[in-house]
Amino acid sequence: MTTMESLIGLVNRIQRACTMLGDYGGGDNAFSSLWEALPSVAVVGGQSSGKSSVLESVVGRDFLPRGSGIVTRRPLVLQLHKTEDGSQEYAEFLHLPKRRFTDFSMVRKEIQDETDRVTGKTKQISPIPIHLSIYSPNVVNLTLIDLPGLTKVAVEGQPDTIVEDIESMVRSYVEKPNSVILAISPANQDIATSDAMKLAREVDPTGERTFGVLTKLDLMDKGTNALDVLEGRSYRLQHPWVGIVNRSQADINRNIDMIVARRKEREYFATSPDYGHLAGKMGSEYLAKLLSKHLESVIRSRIPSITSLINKSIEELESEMDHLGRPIAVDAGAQLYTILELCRAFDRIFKEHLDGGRPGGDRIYGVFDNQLPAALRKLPFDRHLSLQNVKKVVSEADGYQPHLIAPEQGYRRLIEGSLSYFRGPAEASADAVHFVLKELVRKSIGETQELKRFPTLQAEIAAAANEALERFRDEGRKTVIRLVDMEASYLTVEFFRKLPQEVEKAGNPGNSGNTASQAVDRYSDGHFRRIGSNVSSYVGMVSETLRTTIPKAIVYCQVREAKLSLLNHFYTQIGRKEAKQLGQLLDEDPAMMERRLQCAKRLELYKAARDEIDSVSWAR
Ligand SMILES: Nc1nc2c(ncn2[C@@H]2O[C@H](COP(=O)(O)OP(=O)(O)OP(=O)(O)O)[C@@H](O)[C@H]2O)c(=O)[nH]1
Repeated sequence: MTTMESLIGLVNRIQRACTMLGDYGGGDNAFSSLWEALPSVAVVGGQSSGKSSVLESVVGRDFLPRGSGIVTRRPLVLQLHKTEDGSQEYAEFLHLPKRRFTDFSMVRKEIQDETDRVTGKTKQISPIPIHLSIYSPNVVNLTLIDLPGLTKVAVEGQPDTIVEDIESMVRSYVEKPNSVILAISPANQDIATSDAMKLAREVDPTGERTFGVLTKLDLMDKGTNALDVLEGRSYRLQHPWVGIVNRSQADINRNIDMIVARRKEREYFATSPDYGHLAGKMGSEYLAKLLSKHLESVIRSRIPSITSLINKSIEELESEMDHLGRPIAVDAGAQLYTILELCRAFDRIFKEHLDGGRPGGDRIYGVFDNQLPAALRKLPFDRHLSLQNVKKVVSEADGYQPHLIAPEQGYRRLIEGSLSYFRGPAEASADAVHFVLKELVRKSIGETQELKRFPTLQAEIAAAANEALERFRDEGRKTVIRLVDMEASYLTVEFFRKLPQEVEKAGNPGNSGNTASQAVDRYSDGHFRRIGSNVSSYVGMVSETLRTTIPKAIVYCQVREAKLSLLNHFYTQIGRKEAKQLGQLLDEDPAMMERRLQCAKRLELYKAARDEIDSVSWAR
């Protein structure tokens, strides 16, 4: 069976958890509020209306701060838990979970100190509630929220806005539809001028949520009584009015015990000529029972809507958590694992770009198929092998004695000079491929969704990948230059052997008659033109070779390495890092981390609340 204890206790537990998460009435919160959905009793009254006295009387102990001016400056969520007869009374604060207060004067002091801790001594007010639980055989299960007394004027030392500040804070508590309003008015004042009734009427015009309490019945002028109010004639509410007689200031000064005061109050009503007929429905004890019963029924009726709010919120929070990504582990091993997973995710995408699953890798082939051949074609061999230059180079190579047969040195110089032109396109190809790879790294990082959360790691991976690409480029350049140098260091002798042997023929003494003219021919333009054209064919052959070997070298040194070991160096580095450094790599956007933390905590609260409600439902 669902008991009163279990229902009110359930709401108490959820309320405490809400406060820990910063979810309370008047709080500024981006999340949908569970607090708002929880029924509670808010105590409202003007200054000196007897609010504190009513609360203490309901509890049966003195424990509230006293003094002049505004004493209650933060909401006090007072959760009363009935314990077995004879058990010891004690109080506990949510902010001091390990401490049990059995001396209630210390409770009073802690309320004051805790108020000052948040508001300072400046008499400011704050909407952050103090949670106080009282465990006692003399209470009923009930949760009351004591709010600052409504006032009309600011006193010395208080900000001018205090009057409105208090009103708006009290209003934020009482205007939510799940709030039960305990409106306290003194009987020795015209009910029409009561601050509490004025506010209650505004937020609850039909009076269905308002319980009217009339204090100080004993202080009314002789010959007058409050029957018009108590019997609902002067101010109509859906619930019956309750009259109260608290301790007078003189009683307080004399330290009259609360339990004695309760008895005196009972006697007052029992013997009162005016209120005797209402005695069973008057007094603080009756009020406590009435409220407890009412609160329980309100909670019961709200359970379905609370459950659906909780379920809806859980769904929303879970989808937000999915969106934000799961929280990162704190131990080094798990962090390293996360980092490696993220690197792998990036590496996978990068490879897809190279291998063709994603666009961009084809641009590398573009370098080999277009840029390199075009650059080779544009090399200035025409100029280098012009008649004039051939003559010049050959003559210079000959020195003082012109060559007799073939200009061996001249050939070599012309060929070496030509081959050196290949260095440019070779290096340019390595660079071009490097830039394509770099661009693919940039793209891949952007496309790795998992990395978006971690700007620091993102930057580190990019830096490490680019650094590796630089190394591969150096290697690529060296290798292609080496290819060119290899061509220059050993020429293909077969090529020259296959050339028509005119020179030798020209020098053959058996070849009658032509010797002189042939000898002259050796220094003619035709001779040099032939040399130029031979060198040009040779260079053309080398060009063909390089056109196919340069891409091989570049792919081997740069593309293949990028595929195989782009992040190898980075992996070694992070393998040596400590937990703290790894944590820094996984340093998320702080706002995102905070949001996830809030979401996670809230999710925990909502799930715990759902479990609690489920367990109560099962017990039904
Ligand atoms: N005789 C008599 N005095 C009362 C009654 N209720 C309150 N008082 C006295 O009225 C004064 C104010 O009561 P409190 O309970 O402190 O009133 P409050 O609304 O909490 O006042 P603030 O916290 O100052 O706003 C105290 O001196 C009480 O002793 C009552 O029913 N009868």
